[in-house]
Amino acid sequence: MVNIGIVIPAAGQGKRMGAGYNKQFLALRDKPILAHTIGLFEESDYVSEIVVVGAEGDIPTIEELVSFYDLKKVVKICIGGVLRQDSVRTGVRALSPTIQRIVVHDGARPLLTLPAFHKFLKETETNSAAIMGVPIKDTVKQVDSAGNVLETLPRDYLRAVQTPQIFDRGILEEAHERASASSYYGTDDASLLEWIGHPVHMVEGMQENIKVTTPEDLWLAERILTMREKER
Ligand SMILES: Nc1ccn([C@@H]2O[C@H](COP(=O)(O)OP(=O)(O)OP(=O)(O)O)[C@@H](O)[C@H]2O)c(=O)n1
Ligand SMILES: C[C@](O)(CO)[C@H](O)COP(=O)(O)O
Repeated sequence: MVNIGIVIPAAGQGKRMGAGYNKQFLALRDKPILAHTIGLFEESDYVSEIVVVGAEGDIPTIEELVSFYDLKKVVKICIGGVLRQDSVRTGVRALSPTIQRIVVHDGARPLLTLPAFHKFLKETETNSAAIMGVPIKDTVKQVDSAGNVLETLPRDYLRAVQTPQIFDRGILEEAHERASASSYYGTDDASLLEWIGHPVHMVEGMQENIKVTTPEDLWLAERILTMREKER
């Protein structure tokens, strides 16, 4: 299970955070969100290299962050695209040819833990494509464009999807290249495999593995770290 390559898409604008700059440079406790995210994979013995994808104007800041926190497994920092999918595609292409197993993880998900990541790797060892998801806590309804409720979806088989998502390199590359050629866009990488008809396995994720998207998420992330400190 060694020799895993990590792609970290971090080229978003963080519009919903409203910070006026890339939210991944905001401090979460002692260091920037992105330093937490990369640092987790840096510590894993299963990971041999990390590619970080950033917006063009953010590249110098990401370089500084990598150097300041001494993140030695970061082999490349690439310029991302307009959508997350474009950024991931660029990152996948940048991995060394020796990497045959790829994990994609959002730069904006800094609360994944090493035990949870290693459990995920173990549980998905035999799957060519696998993702993490958590049961939905609320009732979910489908509405039309006027806001009228069409139906209530059966919750038992719904999952809120997270990253990390893990793939054999060949199938991830094929899905990304075919989606790009057809201008097909999905909000995660697994959806591209679903689109080409490749099976994707789902395992239980962790509720704490939130994506820092809006200011309340940063508040929550701080409290989750406090809770973890108290539990130690
Ligand atoms: N063109 C893009 C868009 C998003 N991302 C990354 O994909 C992850 C998930 O995206 P999201 O949380 O939606 O971030 P933003 O796109 O920055 O958020 P917003 O939609 O509020 O601008 C983030 O780590 C983000 O930096 C990326 O690499 N390239
Ligand atoms: C990939 C993802 O984290 C799965 O939940 C998510 O879809 C990415 O965020 P976005 O807001 O859809 O870009």
